[in-house]
Amino acid sequence: MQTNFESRYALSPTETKQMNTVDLRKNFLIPHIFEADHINLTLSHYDRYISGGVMPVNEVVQLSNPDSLKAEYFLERRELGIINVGGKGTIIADGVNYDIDFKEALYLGKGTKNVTFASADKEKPAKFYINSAPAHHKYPSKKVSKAEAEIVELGTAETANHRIINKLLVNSVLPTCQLQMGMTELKSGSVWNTMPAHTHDRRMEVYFYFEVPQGQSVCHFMGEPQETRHIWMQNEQAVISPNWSIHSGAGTSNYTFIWGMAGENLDYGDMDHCAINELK
Ligand SMILES: O=C(O)C(=O)C[C@H](O)C(=O)CO
Ligand SMILES: [Zn+2]
Repeated sequence: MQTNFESRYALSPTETKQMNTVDLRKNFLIPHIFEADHINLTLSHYDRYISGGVMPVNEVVQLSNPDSLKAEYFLERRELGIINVGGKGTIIADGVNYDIDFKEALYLGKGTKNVTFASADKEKPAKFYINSAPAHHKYPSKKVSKAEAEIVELGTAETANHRIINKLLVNSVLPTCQLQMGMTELKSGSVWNTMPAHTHDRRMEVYFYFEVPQGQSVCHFMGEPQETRHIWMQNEQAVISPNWSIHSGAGTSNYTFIWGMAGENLDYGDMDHCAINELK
């Protein structure tokens, strides 16, 4: 088992708008989330948010403790959100077993010392997408199924943005310090997420795209509303969205994505909306 850990600086809008395609991708795109029996983690200096993936195939994978956290164990001062986008798996957290199926979520509170990840079937491995934020209070660990999520239906087929937002790890479902995670599923024929776009200066966000059909892609938009840039995303890739940036995407087909965020408040609706006809 190996942990790959990468750290990304927090960049300003002024630096970002000078970037070419290669630099934008180097700073914001997280191209490799899942690797067999590895843990891949990217720490962003925006709110010290960590995103990554664990895909146990031949081994039970233990959540490691990267040196740069300077902690006794990973969750000493952090909370963790997990959503499984693969086959059935089991997470054991300080001796408690959680069976986590496709599109189910698990919250692990600060102070959880030992965490292991396993797949039920190595031919169809679990793919645990994970997000973590600094935490200053211990809240109970809890599994959240799709049936327990708060559901919001947004958009229309006519504007190609008809989608279901499944709020999984949010404060209307369970208490967390600052982490919020959920999953947005686009209806067939709809391709636009988060349109009208928004920013939220009080929270950064990371988008992880999956269920992008073979041969299709999602064009992710970022940047200040009047200075946007795009990053082409392939299936199972993530992208960091700074607090000052819009985060929206249009696919060449429908797809699903996981959003995760952290910052100053837990108010999902605290967004500054951007008028569609004023985007540049
Ligand atoms: O499709 C959408 O709209 C979203 O899923 C929006 C995200 O949940 C978000 O950006 C929350 O801040
Ligand atoms: Zn957002």
